[in-house]
Amino acid sequence: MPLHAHKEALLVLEDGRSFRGESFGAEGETFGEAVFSTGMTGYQETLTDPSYHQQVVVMTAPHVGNTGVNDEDPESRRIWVAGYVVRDPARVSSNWRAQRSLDDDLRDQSVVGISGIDTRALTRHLRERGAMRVGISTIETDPEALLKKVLASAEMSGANLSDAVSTQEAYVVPAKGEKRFTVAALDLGIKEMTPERMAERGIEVHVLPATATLEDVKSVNPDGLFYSNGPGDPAATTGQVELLKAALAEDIPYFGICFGNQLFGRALGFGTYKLKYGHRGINQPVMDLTTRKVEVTAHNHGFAVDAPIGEETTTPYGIATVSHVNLNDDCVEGLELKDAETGKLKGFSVQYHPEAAAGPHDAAYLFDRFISLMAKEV
Ligand SMILES: NC(=O)CC[C@H](N)C(=O)O
Repeated sequence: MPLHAHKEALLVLEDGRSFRGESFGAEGETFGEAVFSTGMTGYQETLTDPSYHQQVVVMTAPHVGNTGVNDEDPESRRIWVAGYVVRDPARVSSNWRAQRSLDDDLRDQSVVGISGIDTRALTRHLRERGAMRVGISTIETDPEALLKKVLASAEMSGANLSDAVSTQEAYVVPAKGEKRFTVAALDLGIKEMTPERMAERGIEVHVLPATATLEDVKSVNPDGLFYSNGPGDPAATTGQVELLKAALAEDIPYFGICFGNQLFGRALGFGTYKLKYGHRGINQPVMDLTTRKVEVTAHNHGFAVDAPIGEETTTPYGIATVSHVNLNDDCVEGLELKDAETGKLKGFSVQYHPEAAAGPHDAAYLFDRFISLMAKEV
């Protein structure tokens, strides 16, 4: 599966820096927020993670596409990244599971990419100046002209994107083996491995559209409520924050991942803010402040919750604390809510990805904690 003959392509950042390379994947023009991922593996999972909607992903791993593409590893029904930037695409897919090449998959799904550029220089630029808008084009050869279009493109701050990626219809992922619990899972951009990790623990997962109401949630008679990861700015979301407040007021046990952590934070009265360049990769060190254990975790977030570390915050729903912290930058990576009188756990969330697709499995215990929460053991 050799690479197709490729045209020239141009990448221009919002601050005017430009890179010339070769077209990779589809030809055309695309815009989004430029972010970098440090994952050495898992490009299929990255490409199909709905949280990357409207983001152009720069891979810091220099060689991408080696194992081709298969139909088993996608985390959703399609590729969501707005554009893809790699240094050196594999010319041959070499893996027994490969069904087609990455280049072909990007073409088939009309995803515009660029290769052959100095991704290390681009990453250092984003790390120093922060995430910013970018354009990639195989049509426009003049950087000034492309820059004008970049400056006219949508910004990530203030973007409400969950509705665009969420399922329109509710569906059920059945429990594997004996059914123990029912969970209502709000799809804000859910990855397939998440209901899978619950199902394998005996949870029947009712995946609901992002627009679900409290009645929709209650109609499945859930033992717990789950909010998924998802794209966009958590500060631009109101409906799901109100829904979560209403569910907490009714004592429905809660677990949230990534966007679900940010919306939990907002429901508890905390603010959120945009990180300079975010965390995206599969080896971020996080400390569980209760056990002082450090776990190596998969991340994909550009925003974070602004909550005090080491302090208790009284909320209308109980006492909230920061449960997990990133050891690289002290960013809040998890929240916990306990009943003010009994001290019992009411809900918790993490900013990272215990479903580990791709990534290390250190944080899988969080799905077991959700089980314990629903079983009222904690
Ligand atoms: N993966 C996610 O859920 C990302 C959440 C949010 N869109 C962020 O970038 O921080």
